[in-house]
Amino acid sequence: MAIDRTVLVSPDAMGQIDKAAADSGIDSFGLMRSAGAHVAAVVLARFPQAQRAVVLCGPGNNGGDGHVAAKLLERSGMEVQRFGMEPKPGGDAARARALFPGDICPFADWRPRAGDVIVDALFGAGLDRPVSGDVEALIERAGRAKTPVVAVDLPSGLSGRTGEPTGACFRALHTVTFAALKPGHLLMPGRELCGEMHLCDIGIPARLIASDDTVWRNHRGLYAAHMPGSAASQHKYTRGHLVVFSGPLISSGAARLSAMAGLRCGAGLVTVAAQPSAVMVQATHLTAIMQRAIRDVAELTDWLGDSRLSGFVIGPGFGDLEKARAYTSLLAEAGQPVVLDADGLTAFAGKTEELAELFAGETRLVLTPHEGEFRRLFADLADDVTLSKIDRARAAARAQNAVVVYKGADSVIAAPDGRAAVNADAPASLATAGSGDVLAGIIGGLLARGMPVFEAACAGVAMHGEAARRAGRGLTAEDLPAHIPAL
Ligand SMILES: NC(=O)C1=CN([C@@H]2O[C@H](COP(=O)(O)OP(=O)(O)OC[C@H]3O[C@@H](n4cnc5c(N)ncnc54)[C@H](O)[C@@H]3O)[C@@H](O)[C@H]2O)[C@H](O)CC1
Ligand SMILES: [K+]
Repeated sequence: MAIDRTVLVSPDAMGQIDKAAADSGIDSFGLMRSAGAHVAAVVLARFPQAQRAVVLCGPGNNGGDGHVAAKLLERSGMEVQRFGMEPKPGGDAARARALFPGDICPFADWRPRAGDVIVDALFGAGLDRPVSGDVEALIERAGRAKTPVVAVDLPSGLSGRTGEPTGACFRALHTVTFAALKPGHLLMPGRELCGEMHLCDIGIPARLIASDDTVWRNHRGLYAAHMPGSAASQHKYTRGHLVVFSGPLISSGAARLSAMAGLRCGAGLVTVAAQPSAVMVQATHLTAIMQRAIRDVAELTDWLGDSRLSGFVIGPGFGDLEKARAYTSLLAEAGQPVVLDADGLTAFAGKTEELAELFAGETRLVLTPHEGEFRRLFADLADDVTLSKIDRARAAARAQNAVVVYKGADSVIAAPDGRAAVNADAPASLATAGSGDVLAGIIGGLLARGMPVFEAACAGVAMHGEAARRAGRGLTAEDLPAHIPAL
């Protein structure tokens, strides 16, 4: 069976998987030999001109993989020199070391030469503190000499759980990992420090890899079965009616971006609910999208009696925070899904408990904070350096009974029940003004069509990235809706 590229396994869980593999009779030394062989193969394939392999070996099994790779590289005719320390006695790493006797030099002895390639087998899953001063000095020397680095499992210094360096950290051109990706391979800045990823099957059976705590890479399998059908026979009301709230005249464009994105997602009807000052400007811009003037709470209450309204986006360019809170409580009562973005999020800074109470019961709220908004709402989580971005998004989702889309180059989508996905392939061009408004509209459109909340958020984030890829370089947020892929 092919290796599953969509599961993310934490280093701790990987340790348990290794143990389960050993308990089921799989030879752990065989796994190490296979790991080392994959590392050697990547070095030979990617650096055919290299003259010397500088293999850095740590005290644990990561170092063991390094000894295996060192032996195979030497056998291939390459000059090999090892630096680092002897392995802890008694384990697989000591066994690997014994198969390839010879010197292991102190780090300080390495003099960079043209034609060197570093095999970084110092620390992998077992990293539990900042690297020592001599390793830090070596990392600096390698950086200055621009020596290419192939990392074994993880660049040493990088936490596989959080994607954050614990101190000094290698920057690899290639990272060779085994059995499953770890969160640190996709979360930033880890993803950049890993370079090109090579995920290798070393013989751990797939049945051992899934766990209750699985985090996924965002991919079609998470949502495809829930995408709304688009059969031509559908009456427009079964395709939903999305409402996007517009802010005042000056910031009315944000709502248009959301509304257009919602319409492109296939929502049957989209209405911009505009404050009176914005009605004229919206009227001159909107064609397929309808408009309704909503002056205040009373007018909104009236309108919400229409049970065909099936999803709401509030926040983009909205402005008035007090009004945003008041409207959001009415939307909560209406019982339909709501996307809270931008000013809608800021409106609940310091009032997250109030928000959680409004949306108790079945989950129907999506929060789409970027870094700054997340901090504004959840300062304690944002400041807790022991937590990964996944942990933070999950904790916020649980506390708010909402699906949280914690945006960034590594957007994390988390549900209150613990499901979580990391979206790792959105192009950098998405970091542009108004892009978040489009995302809120896409998710709103999918929700209005009846898609379940977590699945709509995962699909929305993926479609947003795909739209940006199709739009190509130099995109502006206005370009995105036209590229939203057909359902
Ligand atoms: N299924 C697999 O994925 C397999 C992975 N393999 C490799 O094994 C390592 C994990 O090995 P482990 O021994 O658990 O941990 P490490 O080698 O990463 O390091 C543990 C070792 O290092 C000490 N230590 C931790 N941090 C520091 C530090 N900053 N400074 C100094 N010392 C530190 C710690 O105390 C331990 O003594 C995995 O990454 C793969 O490469 C198997 O080979 C095959 C199966
Ligand atoms: K490493």
